[in-house]
Amino acid sequence: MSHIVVIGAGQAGASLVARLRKDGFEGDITLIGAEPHLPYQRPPLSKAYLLGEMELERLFLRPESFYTDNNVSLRLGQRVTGIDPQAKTVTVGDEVISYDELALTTGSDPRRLPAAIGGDLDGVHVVRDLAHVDDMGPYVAEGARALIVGGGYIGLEAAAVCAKRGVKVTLVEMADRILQRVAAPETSDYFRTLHSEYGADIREGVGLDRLVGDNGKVTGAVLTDGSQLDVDFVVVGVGIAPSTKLAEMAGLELDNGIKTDAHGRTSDPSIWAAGDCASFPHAGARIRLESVPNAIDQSEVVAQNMLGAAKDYVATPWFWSDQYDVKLQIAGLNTGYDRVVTRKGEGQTVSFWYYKGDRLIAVDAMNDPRAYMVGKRLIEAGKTADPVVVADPDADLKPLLKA
Ligand SMILES: Cc1cc2nc3c(=O)[nH]c(=O)nc-3n(C[C@H](O)[C@H](O)[C@H](O)COP(=O)(O)OP(=O)(O)OC[C@H]3O[C@@H](n4cnc5c(N)ncnc54)[C@H](O)[C@@H]3O)c2cc1C
Repeated sequence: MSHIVVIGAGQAGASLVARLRKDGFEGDITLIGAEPHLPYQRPPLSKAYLLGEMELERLFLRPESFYTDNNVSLRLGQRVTGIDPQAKTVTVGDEVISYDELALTTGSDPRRLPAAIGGDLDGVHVVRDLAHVDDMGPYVAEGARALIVGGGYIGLEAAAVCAKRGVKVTLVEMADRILQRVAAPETSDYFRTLHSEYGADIREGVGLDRLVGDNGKVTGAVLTDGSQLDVDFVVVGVGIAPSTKLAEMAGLELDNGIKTDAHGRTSDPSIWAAGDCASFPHAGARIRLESVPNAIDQSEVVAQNMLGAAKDYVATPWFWSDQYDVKLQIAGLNTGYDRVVTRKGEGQTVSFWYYKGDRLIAVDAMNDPRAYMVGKRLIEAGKTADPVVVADPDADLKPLLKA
């Protein structure tokens, strides 16, 4: 194997090339990214960076010297427009680059509002890339009025930053409750209360009907319940779609993302995929995860498999979100839970433990790193936790690990 090409210079792509070199790969590596920046971490984009509390340089995953020192040819600001799996080439502008093995780490694209309802007006923002947040930054000013569309993590984190900066925030969520797709009602209740305490107006069961503009700039919104708002800017947090266009054009199999086997190999034996764009087998089903831990762990397994390891990727999902002074940490996936046990600590500290039958499957911990850590280790070890111990705030959780 002499030349590995990686398309997508984000979290997964950067981790993949680093792992290839760490494991001794001595051939050529080309990492191609459409954005002009060094590979960077996205989580701060809706947190410290948007708040203005983080320097640009601190977003970068590694300094430029890392790529030079490791002999990685980094091609930034260049978009791959085609893959020819038969010829084993990719096209960048007028150039055709040959590969022996190819990895797709193309991430995902934010869903946007249709132009027909004002989605193309100035002042309407999505939060995915550094450029999006740099565009939005000047709008986040004291006294401005923001409409946030979508009560998932991105919308809620943006709402928290805006409220903290003195923006008057209205957030609409079309579903019955915020975080409906990812969390139990207990967690939704917790965050609804938190946001309300900071003055954000959270409206659930209400969607956006249309935006209103003046001279190409957004000035207002009409909601599905008929109410009208004056707004200075809009943040759209209505989810993402895996970036599968290249894979689809190349004839690779798709299934809610680029379909891979447990090793991360796509339907073409020389093409691999990892990160937000890849769907993979997990516990008898097929899932796709949108998180930093997944992007890192999966791409590292793919790197090892590109070098012949034949290792299954076994995901142990975890995630975090920061809103105001609360850190939410999530271990496991709560899909199919039938019982939630609450463990209440001091002040804002609380954790929700999700069970399926007797089995512990997930934990949502708010400002409670110990509950998160114990829950994560139990889930990883396939152990459960006695609900009586969990519910008792005075009971030490650590002995559960030895049970
Ligand atoms: C605002 C925000 C906050 C987040 N917060 C958290 C959090 O708190 N915790 C957490 O775990 N996760 C969080 N996430 C999710 C996490 O950042 C993603 O899951 C992770 O970045 C996925 O990594 P990836 O490499 O798959 O994709 P990305 O990091 O998106 O990288 C993909 C790259 O591929 C490039 N690309 C795509 N197509 C092409 C092409 N044809 N040619 C060249 N380049 C191409 C894209 O431009 C992009 O730079 C957050 C995401 C966002 C946007």
